[in-house]
Amino acid sequence: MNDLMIYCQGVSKNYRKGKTVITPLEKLDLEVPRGEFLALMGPSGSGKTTLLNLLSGIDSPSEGSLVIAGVELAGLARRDLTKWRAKHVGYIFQLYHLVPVLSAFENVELPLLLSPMSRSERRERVTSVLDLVGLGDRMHHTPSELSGGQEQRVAIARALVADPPLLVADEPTGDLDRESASHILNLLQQLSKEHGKTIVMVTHDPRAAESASRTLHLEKGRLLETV
Ligand SMILES: Nc1ncnc2c1ncn2[C@@H]1O[C@H](COP(=O)(O)OP(=O)(O)OP(=O)(O)O)[C@@H](O)[C@H]1O
Repeated sequence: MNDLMIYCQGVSKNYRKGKTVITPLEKLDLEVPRGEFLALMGPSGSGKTTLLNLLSGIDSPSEGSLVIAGVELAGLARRDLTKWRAKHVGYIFQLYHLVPVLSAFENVELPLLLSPMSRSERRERVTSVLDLVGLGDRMHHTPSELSGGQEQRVAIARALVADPPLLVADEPTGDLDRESASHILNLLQQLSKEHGKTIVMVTHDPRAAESASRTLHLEKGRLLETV
């Protein structure tokens, strides 16, 4: 089990809306080895974002066992889950979610501001992840001075800066042209192959899924076999 980043057994998620119960995920089993780049596809409403939220500790399963990086998340209190998340997971959004008035450097620095780290160590970390995503020469630009692809690279640097072993990405290329998308996908591949990051990426684009090492399909809250 040590070589597994994600071990998910019988995981269900229910939401109650008045008398109705919605079950976006039902009895899901999933194993993801460390360093795998997994693509998750499926129609709208099939539970993809719900699954990413569970894997990243934003939400908790209603049932089942969810072990990530050796930690059982199902029983953790919300406060512990938040602490766990800060160390273990980087979240990449379709629309980047950068703070518009901050520079690329300051956006990437944000997750480190609460950690007990010296200013110089912080500066070194931020600079090195911005170099890694190829934006070493743009770190003083604000998001409006960057292209969409560059904004997404800043967002990836922000997700990486605390050095989490797991990256989850919700349609990271959904708002990009083909060339910028291909740069982002190459970068994600590099992060899994060369830096050992485990990546779970939701995508609607079969071309994007081809960059991953495995693709799974969600259908009404259930996982279908590997393609
Ligand atoms: N907080 C919530 N409360 C109630 N229902 C929810 C909640 N979050 C998600 N759902 C429901 O769960 C189902 C799955 O939603 P989810 O966002 O996971 O789908 P998705 O596959 O990511 O869809 P899309 O591709 O459109 O983003 C939907 O029917 C949605 O309405």
